[in-house]
Amino acid sequence: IQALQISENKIIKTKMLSRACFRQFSASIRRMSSTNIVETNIDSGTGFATVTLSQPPVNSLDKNLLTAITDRFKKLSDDSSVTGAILTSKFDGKVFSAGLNIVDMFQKSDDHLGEFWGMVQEWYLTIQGFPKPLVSAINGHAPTGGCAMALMSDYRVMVEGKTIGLNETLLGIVAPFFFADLMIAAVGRRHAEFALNNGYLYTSDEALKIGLVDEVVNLDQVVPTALKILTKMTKTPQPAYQVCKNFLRKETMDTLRNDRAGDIAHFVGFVQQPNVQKAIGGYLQALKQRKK
Ligand SMILES: CCCCCC/C=C\CC(=O)SCCNC(=O)CCNC(=O)[C@H](O)C(C)(C)COP(=O)(O)OP(=O)(O)OC[C@H]1O[C@@H](n2cnc3c(N)ncnc32)[C@H](O)[C@@H]1OP(=O)(O)O
Repeated sequence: IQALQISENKIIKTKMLSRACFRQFSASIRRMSSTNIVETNIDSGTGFATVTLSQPPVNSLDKNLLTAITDRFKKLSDDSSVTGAILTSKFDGKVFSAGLNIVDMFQKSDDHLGEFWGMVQEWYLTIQGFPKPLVSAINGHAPTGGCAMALMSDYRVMVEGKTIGLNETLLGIVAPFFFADLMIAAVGRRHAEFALNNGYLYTSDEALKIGLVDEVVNLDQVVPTALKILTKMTKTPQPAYQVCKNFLRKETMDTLRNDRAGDIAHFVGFVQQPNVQKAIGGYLQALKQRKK
């Protein structure tokens, strides 16, 4: 009986302690004024921002989500209290991001396509140019643009049993040069050529083997593992980190910056080809009918 009373007291004390810890913890979490499709919490103790993509059903990157993510990362860049960030998805265990919104590329005017691609460029330039340590907590599938977004971070922790890759060719389209360069930087030219030419979607374990992701863990461990590595990365002297990251990434970003209009014209011309439209339409239909 005495032993039971002691352990009961311990449980009560532990509960009181964990409530106090929770109060302390929640007091240190600042929620940024966010759109509800990109939730952002900042831990004022560590300065870590957690950016959670929350656009149902699959975080497909339409104009709204591209703009919201871009705006968010620009603010985090400028906020001196933010030391680093984690990028993840609300739909954990399901999808990180389904990539660019295919509907935005099907039967649209040149103006619509041009504006859409300008937003894709800005999204890439902003995340790829994010000067602070950024870790992707890939808690679900990450095809095409979802994979590209993960590749823009500095470290990738992926949940087991999902898929990731730049599989654009399967849709009858081709990844832009700045997506291809992200893949080459992560896995080298040989694997990148195979991956892109064949539109190969890797399982988490295959992705780990070629270096497309850095760690594969179970779902519960995705965010904690990302936080652990972010803690290590933010201990590197940050001026040096930023200068190094910028100089390693600058060349491809400059190529795009120097001819954004040409890149937009290339995208519009490519996507408007009748055979490409036919392929995109067929893919969209197959996607919709997959579950019927
Ligand atoms: C010079 C030329 C340059 C061209 C450059 C183009 C660059 C990048 C291209 C892209 O990023 S294209 C995006 C391609 N994305 C994909 O192929 C992924 C497709 N989606 C899936 O495989 C699956 O949805 C999923 C991500 C594995 C999730 O599967 P789940 O079973 O959970 O969900 P679904 O039922 O399949 O989907 C729900 C709902 O969302 C619609 N949807 C899915 N992905 C997209 C998308 N990328 N864009 C628009 N809509 C999408 C899907 O059709 C379902 O719709 P409903 O049937 O519910 O209406």
